[in-house]
Amino acid sequence: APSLPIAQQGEAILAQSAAVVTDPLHPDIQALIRNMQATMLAANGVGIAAPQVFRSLRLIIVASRPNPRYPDAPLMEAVAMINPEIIWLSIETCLGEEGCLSVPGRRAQVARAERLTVRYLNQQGERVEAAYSGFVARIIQHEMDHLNGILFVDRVG
Ligand SMILES: O=C(CSC(=O)[C@H](Cc1ccccc1)CC(F)(F)F)c1ccccc1
Ligand SMILES: [Zn+2]
Repeated sequence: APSLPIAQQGEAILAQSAAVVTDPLHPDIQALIRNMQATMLAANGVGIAAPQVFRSLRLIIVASRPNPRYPDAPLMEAVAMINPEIIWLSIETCLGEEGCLSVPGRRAQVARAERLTVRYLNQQGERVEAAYSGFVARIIQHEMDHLNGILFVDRVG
């Protein structure tokens, strides 16, 4: 799958709210998931949201792996989340370093909920509800922000 161009900070699409995916099994959506995955891997990211590849759709990929800033981050299979909704957020928050493929060269400490439950459709169009904590929960909150036109730098005081 080809690597797609990544929208950079300042592109209008990154400040918009993305649209719900109406047909998760449509070949275009299945191809977009593959291309987003290839783009994220080529850019050495741990997540990516459809608006970042110029598609204003509620679709994210989450793919935590150990890295210098989070050496104990879980190594997980990339998971595609279609129309994700965070249905519970812990009150407890924690600070952690974030970066963004759309804001190269910037890193910042961002406060995020420690734990969350997310409801989404998987790549097979099945409903899933799953609980996450730590770095993976951080990535999910970061990617959900992209679907709502928010960049991590908007959250830095
Ligand atoms: O792998 C990265 C590169 S930035 C990245 O993967 C973003 C995801 C992300 C990284 C770190 C915390 C939360 C989300 C991808 C984006 F921009 F498409 F969302 C990384 C950066 C800082 C800390 C740990 C890892
Ligand atoms: Zn980002």
